[in-house]
Amino acid sequence: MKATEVLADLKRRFPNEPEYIQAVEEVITTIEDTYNEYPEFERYNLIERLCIPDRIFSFRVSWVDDKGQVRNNMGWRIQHNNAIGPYKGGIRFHSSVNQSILKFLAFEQTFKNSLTTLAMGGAKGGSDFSPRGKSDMEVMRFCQAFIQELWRQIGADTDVPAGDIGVGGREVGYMYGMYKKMARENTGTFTGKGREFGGSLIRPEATGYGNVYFLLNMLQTRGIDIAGKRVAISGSGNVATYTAEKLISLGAKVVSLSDSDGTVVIPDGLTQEQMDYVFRLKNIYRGRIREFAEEYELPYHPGERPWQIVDCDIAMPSATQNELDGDDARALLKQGVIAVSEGANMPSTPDAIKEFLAARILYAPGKAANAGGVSVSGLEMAQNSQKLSWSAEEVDSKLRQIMADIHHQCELFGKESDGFVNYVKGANVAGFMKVARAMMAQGIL
Ligand SMILES: NC(=O)C1=CN([C@@H]2O[C@H](COP(=O)(O)OP(=O)(O)OC[C@H]3O[C@@H](n4cnc5c(N)ncnc54)[C@H](OP(=O)(O)O)[C@@H]3O)[C@@H](O)[C@H]2O)C=CC1
Ligand SMILES: O=C(O)CCC(=O)C(=O)O
Repeated sequence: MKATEVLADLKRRFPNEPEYIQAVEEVITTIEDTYNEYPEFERYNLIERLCIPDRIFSFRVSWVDDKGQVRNNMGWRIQHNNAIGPYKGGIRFHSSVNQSILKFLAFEQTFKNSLTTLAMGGAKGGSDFSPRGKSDMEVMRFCQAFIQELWRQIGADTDVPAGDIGVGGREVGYMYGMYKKMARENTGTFTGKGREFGGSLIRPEATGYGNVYFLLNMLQTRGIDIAGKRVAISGSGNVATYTAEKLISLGAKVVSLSDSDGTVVIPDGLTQEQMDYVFRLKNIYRGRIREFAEEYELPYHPGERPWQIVDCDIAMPSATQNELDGDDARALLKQGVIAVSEGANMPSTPDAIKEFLAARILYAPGKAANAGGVSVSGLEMAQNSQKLSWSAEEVDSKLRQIMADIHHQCELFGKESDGFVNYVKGANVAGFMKVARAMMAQGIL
């Protein structure tokens, strides 16, 4: 294959899907040489079958708000690839959601899930519905209406959704409840469920903790200690807060959090007491990070992202895609950042990635660094199918091992002749080879 030709063709066929094209470009330009070592891949036109999702469900979701008005949103589920296991990936509820964003996420998920060492294919779903400012009852009615449309397409061995932006324990609970009622079964069709009905310990923490474990593996290759390091985090949702919690426990200083309205800077580092406040603010009161800044009289920068306003050694973007651009990367490098480990999916733009790789810092792409979340989802599926529940220590130790395995795969496929590890290439090639071999073994489908 010629990556440029494949891309040109995809751009022609999907002209209004920039995020999807961006994700595909990053992967196929890094796997091109490896792919071309296997002429059978080309004979089976593997690349096109791997880039284009198996199928897309799109549907209207009609629901009634608290004023009795009928509201309509769009819903989607992208089943990208199930060569190595049931379709698996989160559901995103955010006003920005469209088919391009979900296609990029489902594509990324396929490679990420392949890296986890577990048997999971890739999928993603969501809606342009925003839970922000909605009452619990409105969120519940929306979730129920969403699942009434989707339930036939998902199942414990078919397609297993979970959370993502705007979808946490509350939303998963409402969706799972409606799924259970429609399908008349009580299986592991969702992950991230409540503890009382099949959820795994450590799943809420897993993406953030996993990212820190991956970071520790990277730092170890250069003999660097995390204690005392200043870490800039974006976002203040699930991934950001559990990343911060784990970092605090290791003696690092978390110097920023943010949301879509602005950034709070914490010059002396976030304390556990402040962290607990943020958890309550975000998960119970569903408030804004500005309120945290006000409560503790910390500098707040409306409309700004952390990268050009904080002084840090490590950056962990944990909010959303394309939230860190080339200028941000140059600013981070100028102040001597040593590592960037992505909690979000595709948070760095191609320009930013180029800068990080050229500077030869430790740079971990989301599909490797944030794979802990879906990994513990895989462990939740395993517990559900055995009708067992593992202890937090057991799940956490498996998570640590999986993150170490992913790091090892990145080194194996990404180490260059001078010893530098290109984690982008390593993750893409390792993820690709497993899916490719499974697809080849199963014939043209
Ligand atoms: N949850 C998981 O297990 C996993 C999540 N991820 C990825 O991590 C990222 C964060 O997800 P998660 O923490 O679960 O989601 P949450 O909804 O819990 O939190 C998202 C955070 O990011 C902020 N944010 C969202 N959109 C934007 C935007 N357009 N600009 C600026 N800030 C924004 C939100 O602010 P606001 O409240 O203002 O919207 C919020 O602080 C996403 O990229 C997701 O795909 C990756 C792997 C697993
Ligand atoms: O746990 C899951 O299934 C999905 C997590 C997720 O959405 C992601 O890895 O981006």
